[in-house]
Amino acid sequence: MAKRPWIGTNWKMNKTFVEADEFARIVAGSDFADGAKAQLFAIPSFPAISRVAEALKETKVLVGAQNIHWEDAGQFTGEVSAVQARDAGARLALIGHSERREMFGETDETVALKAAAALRQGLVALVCIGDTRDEFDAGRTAEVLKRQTEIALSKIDWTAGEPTVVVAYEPVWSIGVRGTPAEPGFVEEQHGRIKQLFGSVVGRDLPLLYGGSVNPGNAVDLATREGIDGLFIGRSAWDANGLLAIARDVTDALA
Ligand SMILES: O=C(CO)[C@H](O)COP(=O)(O)O
Repeated sequence: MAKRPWIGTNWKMNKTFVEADEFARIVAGSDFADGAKAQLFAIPSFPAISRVAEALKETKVLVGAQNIHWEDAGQFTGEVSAVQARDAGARLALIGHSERREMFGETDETVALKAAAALRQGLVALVCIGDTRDEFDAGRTAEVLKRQTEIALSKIDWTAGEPTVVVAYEPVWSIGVRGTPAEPGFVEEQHGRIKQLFGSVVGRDLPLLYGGSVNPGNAVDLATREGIDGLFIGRSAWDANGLLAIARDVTDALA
């Protein structure tokens, strides 16, 4: 049976409401809106979550929040809880993105707390892990991925319902305009390593996505590799038609 990949995009700090509405309108009218061929997801900035969720409410496309706090409420100025993200229409929470780790003090410990908070509110927890350029250059990739995976999954109650935890491997050195796209063979090797960790750490398989300079030129090769359950895309999918074109190429290749 053809694999039903996860394919989604993190908008980061981009898009006006007009641009957000246009993106949602195009995706809602696409042949991927019913979720049959792929699990699409889009992660807007906080202000646009409600309107994007409203525009996509008749679809199976998941709308996410780019971050959440680990508490459900409290004196945390500037923060947004999983409760509030869900009220806004989010059904997924992005946790531990490398930009939050690098610039906003995110740690393995806060990632673990936030993953538990997301699941407490019935959100999909999309947890990012990845090695930095220095860690890669020092040959520490395996060690870093093991530590990040073990800690990120350490506070999840796997007996509470059916927690949906999705992990994204995003080598930090492959991300963004200054990133070097990772070789698909290298990615496949790391995904095999991470999949083994899922077995040893939580005793179950979890969807494992790849992110980091995914583009129309490498998407099919990446998505058809062993252990890659989907793609997590930034720049190449900020345009809705870019996202849909990659989704079409990938699902055609997996059919
Ligand atoms: O957020 C991301 C989407 O996976 C990640 O930072 C990759 O961004 P991109 O290199 O612009 O695809």
